Amino acid sequence: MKHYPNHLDLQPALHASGSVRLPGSKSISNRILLLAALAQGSTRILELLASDDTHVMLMALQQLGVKWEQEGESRNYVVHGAGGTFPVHQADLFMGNAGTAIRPLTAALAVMGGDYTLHGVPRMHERPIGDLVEALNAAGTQIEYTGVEGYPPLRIRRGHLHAERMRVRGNVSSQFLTALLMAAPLMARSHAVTIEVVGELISRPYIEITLNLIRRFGVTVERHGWQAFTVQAGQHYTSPGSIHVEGDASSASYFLAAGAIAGGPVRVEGVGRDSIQGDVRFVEALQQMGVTISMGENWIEAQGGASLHAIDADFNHIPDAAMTIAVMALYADGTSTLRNIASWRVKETDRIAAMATELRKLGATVEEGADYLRITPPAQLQAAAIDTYDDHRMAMCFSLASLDGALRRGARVRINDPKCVAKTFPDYFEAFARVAQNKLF
Ligand SMILES: O=C(O)C1=C[C@@H](OP(=O)(O)O)[C@@H](O)[C@H](O)C1
Ligand SMILES: C=C(OP(=O)(O)O)C(=O)O
Repeated sequence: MKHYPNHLDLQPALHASGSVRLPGSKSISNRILLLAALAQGSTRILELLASDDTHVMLMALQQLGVKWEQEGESRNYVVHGAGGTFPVHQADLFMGNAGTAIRPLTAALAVMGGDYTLHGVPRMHERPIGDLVEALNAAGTQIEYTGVEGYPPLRIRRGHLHAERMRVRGNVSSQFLTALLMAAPLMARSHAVTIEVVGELISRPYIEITLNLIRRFGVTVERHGWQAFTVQAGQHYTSPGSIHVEGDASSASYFLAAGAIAGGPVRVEGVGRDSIQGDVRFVEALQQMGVTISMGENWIEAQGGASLHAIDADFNHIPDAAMTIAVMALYADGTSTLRNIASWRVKETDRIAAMATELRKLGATVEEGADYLRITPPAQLQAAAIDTYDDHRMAMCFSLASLDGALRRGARVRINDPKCVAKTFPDYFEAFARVAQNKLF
């Protein structure tokens, strides 16, 4: 969107159908950027996501002396790998609110050693990073908190790393383990490195994305269930030549939900049966709710039926796409319960609290627990101005409440501060308006 208004008014839409070409996956884009920067050789990246989160990663790499070019105006980039150590040893890096940038970069920079500071938007300074910092510092890196202990901003100095066994807690964010896994080959020059997970590991499918991409860059990680991961000595990242970024499966959820609520069929292109992203399992929840799903190698289509069934399920494996289910619950035939979603509280906002507050504005009855939400839809949705808390997913999933479902009509929905979608999907509202046949512009 070129000019962001302060708010967008979405009129109720009778029907949603059509097809959408998805932007690239945020999780894959930022991992590939860092791996390509660490690798030997140049990597051509096809269809990189263009958004705030990838922008902060690209800018940080540039400041660190990594050379990259964009191919014209396209989404294709070439990153010239620095081969294990970045050329610039002192930098002040702005990380916005991108968890996929600050966490892996912290580990990589701490292992390399140098004098770096990492900071972000105010919310980033409330998002935990202590488990990662503790794991690294126990291995001899030197990371200090310059604000509140356990949170960014961070200062990294030159430490004396000696890591053969590292331990990290997995129950706050899987990104801490991802960060250590990505940095492990930089530590494993002369000896193997084993990373152990302490306690429960959440958001597990994101670790599978990490392992998959590390392997594409030529490093093998031996895996002992979800408990421990070993990188043998002497491995280093090498460019795969060129690598393609799949469409974003979390972004797909909004369009598939639109097809599910308001008739469909709605097709998303760029992600499908062969996806490496856990969020494609969103379609399993849709199927439980009675939605008809078809899938090809590189596309998914959703078609809604007479009504949507309420759902009661554990959503720990798809924390981002599960927000879409919470809004779909407004259209279901009974009370839905989303369980095991405690990590929502430490993301772009406290998403459990924000979701409960905004669903209530539309007339839902919502019970909020430490790690769950229970949502009972109203007889009829009521018009509401939705606050988005600088959270792209709040803005995107609440657009769905403007759709007419089989059991209840959509409401007039005002989305406040719609520009927050720029974190992962700058053109979201144009794409939504096309599918929802909603005359936004
Ligand atoms: O590794 C990743 O790419 C991500 C992991 C998840 O975070 P947590 O592991 O903190 O749940 C997810 O919510 C985030 O959007 C992206
Ligand atoms: C939690 C999210 O982002 P981040 O990568 O910053 O953790 C998200 O995109 O929903």
